Amino acid sequence: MISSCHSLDSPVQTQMAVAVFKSPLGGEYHGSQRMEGKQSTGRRRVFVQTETGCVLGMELDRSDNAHTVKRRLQLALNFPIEESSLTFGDKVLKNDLSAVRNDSPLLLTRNFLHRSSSTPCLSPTGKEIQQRDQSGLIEILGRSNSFAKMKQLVKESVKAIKVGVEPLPVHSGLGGAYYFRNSRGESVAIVKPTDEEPFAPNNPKGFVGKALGQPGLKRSVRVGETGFREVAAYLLDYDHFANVPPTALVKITHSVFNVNDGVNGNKPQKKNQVSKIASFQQFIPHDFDAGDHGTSSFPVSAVHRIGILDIRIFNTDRHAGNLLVRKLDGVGRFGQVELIPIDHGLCLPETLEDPYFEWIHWPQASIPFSDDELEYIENLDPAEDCEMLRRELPMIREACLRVLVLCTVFLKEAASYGLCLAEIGEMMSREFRSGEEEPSELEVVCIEARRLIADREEFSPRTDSGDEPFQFDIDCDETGFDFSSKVTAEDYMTRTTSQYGIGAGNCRFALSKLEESIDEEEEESEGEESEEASAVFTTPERLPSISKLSMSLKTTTVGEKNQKLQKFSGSKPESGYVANRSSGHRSATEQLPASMSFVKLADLGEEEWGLFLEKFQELLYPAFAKRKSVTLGQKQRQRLGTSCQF
Ligand SMILES: Nc1ncnc2c1ncn2[C@@H]1O[C@H](COP(=O)(O)OP(=O)(O)OP(=O)(O)O)[C@@H](O)[C@H]1O
Repeated sequence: MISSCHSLDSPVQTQMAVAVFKSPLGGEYHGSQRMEGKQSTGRRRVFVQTETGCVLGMELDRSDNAHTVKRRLQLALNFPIEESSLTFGDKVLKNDLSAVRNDSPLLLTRNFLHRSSSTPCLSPTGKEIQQRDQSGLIEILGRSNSFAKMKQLVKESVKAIKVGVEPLPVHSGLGGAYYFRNSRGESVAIVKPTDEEPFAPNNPKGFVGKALGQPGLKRSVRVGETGFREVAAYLLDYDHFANVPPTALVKITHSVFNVNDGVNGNKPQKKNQVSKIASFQQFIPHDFDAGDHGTSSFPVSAVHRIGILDIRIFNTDRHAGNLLVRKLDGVGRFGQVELIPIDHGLCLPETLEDPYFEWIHWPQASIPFSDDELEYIENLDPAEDCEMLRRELPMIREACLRVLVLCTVFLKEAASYGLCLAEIGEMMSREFRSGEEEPSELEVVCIEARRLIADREEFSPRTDSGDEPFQFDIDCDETGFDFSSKVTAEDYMTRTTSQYGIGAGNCRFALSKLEESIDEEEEESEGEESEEASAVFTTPERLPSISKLSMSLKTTTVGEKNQKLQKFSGSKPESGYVANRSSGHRSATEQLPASMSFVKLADLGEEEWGLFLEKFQELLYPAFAKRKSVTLGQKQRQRLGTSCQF
């Protein structure tokens, strides 16, 4: 690697490298337009972020490769680049940077040295960097027309910063967040830097201990990757159906942001100007959140629309604090409210896990979808969604897109079958039985679909013959189960997973619990082209034990669970969990609730993925029938219970 540095180490080359990132990147916020003409010449502006959170904007041209980028970073930030990888979403970049689009955020991670709490957080050197990276105070990354509203907000914020209106830190929540204001001092946006997320190196609330790119608060969402998910949720919310506030990814520079100095996450004495990659979301004035009052005034359609979004994006964090409530004034609107869904950083996980839907037991969720809602669902096109997201958020991981596709297909099929929101949400949620977390009905279907494609050679003669119902094995290694027996899909779904003893601890599906580990740490070998840096799933032997926190969440009743989740996610600043934070810094290993994966999607090849989706759809019908019969049974029991009272 050192030998390949030689050319760059010569004085001439070094000067050139500095000159590139000194090249005029002026302008306040419309960077992407400025660069449009340059695309054809191979010139692009990118923002490189180190795993400790420092960000440097630079221009690339056709002759650049990963090494020249790293070298510039080393010169500007004095950042060690030995044994480091430059990544762009799923890709580890080598010689070919053609996949990198204008305005893209790249991540530089060190391979072996410190991907843990021992990593010192290198503070950016303030003014010096700003002189080199001459991009504007706030730059929107991406050029979607959907960001029109954001441009106005960015303009207002920049104007206010210039006249000395300081952003205000947000005290609630686990992550670092700041209200940016206009010149009149009114909040116009909430900004959440990616390196201040829970457990990220510069988290201001003591939740530190992970490098960017490592598994985060949810194992299937990496630290530093909640920002683009917030934007994805906004972009997917076509026609503003669910009311997600306009959100964009920005590169933003201000001294208000937090930088932890050194291993223990201490704060430096002096605040410097620092650049961050952050989500920038319109501030929506509101009266309270959904946890503060009863939910009976919430309009059915608002609950349905937010639920539809949550299902599509597999939201793992829809707790009451993430639904803002605004009272509607005006004649004849007394008591009416509007719901505003926020905080979508933990949607689109890289693998299925346990979602969290606060609305699941609200009566509104059991009311059938309206015709408008059904039409909206019918018009959803997961392939188009993926294309749009790849275009607008090129760093998005394919694993996230697979979850989006799967959930959208599931929603479409379920709605057309006649299931209501609550039923669909329940099918996606895991159960906790006898001390074990069990796969959701959705996951069970996925597990079986995977089995079918894995066994298709073996099974095809039987399945293709006549009208026999589809058959598959249940591969169970416990006594008390007839391994040789075949059950039909209908049979399978009719018996509950626990009846079969396929709880995670009892039975080992070929695709049972899998722990995700992140494997982006391959050593760079010059001369190779970019390669995939995808999540790797290990075998059940490396199963993570569920942390005490997660255990306690799982063993409580739904009501308790809601409260504990609220506490954990800090929607209430007065909650015990968050109030404790001043007592010291929490390391990620201490605090992180492990969650496990029962089925993987990301490892399937393109063809297998297509086949998998086919099988998945085939298996849905009996699963829906089973769910309907459960709901009907519950209703009958309820009626019986009521009549018995009289
Ligand atoms: N778009 C918005 N408009 C107005 N207020 C907002 C907006 N987004 C967030 N907030 C406020 O900021 C607080 C913190 O935001 P948010 O919940 O998104 O942060 P977080 O650190 O991800 O929190 P959590 O730990 O709950 O996941 C919210 O509780 C809410 O009061």
